[in-house]
Amino acid sequence: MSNPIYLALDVPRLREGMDLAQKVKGHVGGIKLGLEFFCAHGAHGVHMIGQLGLPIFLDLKLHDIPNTVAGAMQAIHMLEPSIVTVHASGGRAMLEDAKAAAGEHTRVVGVTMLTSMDERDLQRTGIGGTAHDHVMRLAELAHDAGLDGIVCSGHEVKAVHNQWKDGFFVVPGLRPAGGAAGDQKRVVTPRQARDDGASVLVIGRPISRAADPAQAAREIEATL
Ligand SMILES: O=C(O)c1cc(=O)[nH]c(=O)n1[C@@H]1O[C@H](COP(=O)(O)O)[C@@H](O)[C@H]1O
Repeated sequence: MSNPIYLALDVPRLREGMDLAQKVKGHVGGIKLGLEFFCAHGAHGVHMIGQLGLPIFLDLKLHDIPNTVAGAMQAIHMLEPSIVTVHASGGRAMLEDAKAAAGEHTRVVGVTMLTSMDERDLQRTGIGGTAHDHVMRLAELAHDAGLDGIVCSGHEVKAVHNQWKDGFFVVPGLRPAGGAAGDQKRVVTPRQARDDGASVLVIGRPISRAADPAQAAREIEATL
């Protein structure tokens, strides 16, 4: 079984990102490059990290009208990402067009409810009901639009997995037992998420801010 851990490389400097990725390379299955990295280093940065030989997860969380999102998906073809994110709440047409415009080997996954939000935050955006219901609704939309899977917290992954057996599930908001949650509000342990059906475990600060990132990644891997 391949290593499901993707390191979230949320660092401002390319050199620092390269060093970190190099250190943990043997203990993760891929590298996630998000908005912070992509805004700072663009395609050049993605190429540089790609040289390490690990799959690249381009977490751009695209959310716009269908034509614009499809254009963005086409523009990143040449980066050959293994996974790309779009916001599931962008609607069915946007999701369908995103998937149609993606490269053949790119999984397109829909972000449902950010792990940094709880139900109070959700209500303030005008959406009533529970986190569970909201995630299940968006998962169904993503499925019907032909996406490969979704991004959700470890609180919902089991229920989504039960409904969508062959879906691809990305779970962030992970903390080893006793780890500081920081800005994350819906957290579980990496092991819990794995047991509940996560395909990919996104882990950032518990590895990147550890005194010894390789050791931290190794320890997390050993719990799986
Ligand atoms: O799409 C994501 O990867 C994502 C979705 C979500 O709901 N929550 C979430 O934290 N993420 C990303 O997962 C990573 C989590 O980082 P840490 O909290 O440092 O482990 C960050 O890069 C976030 O951008």
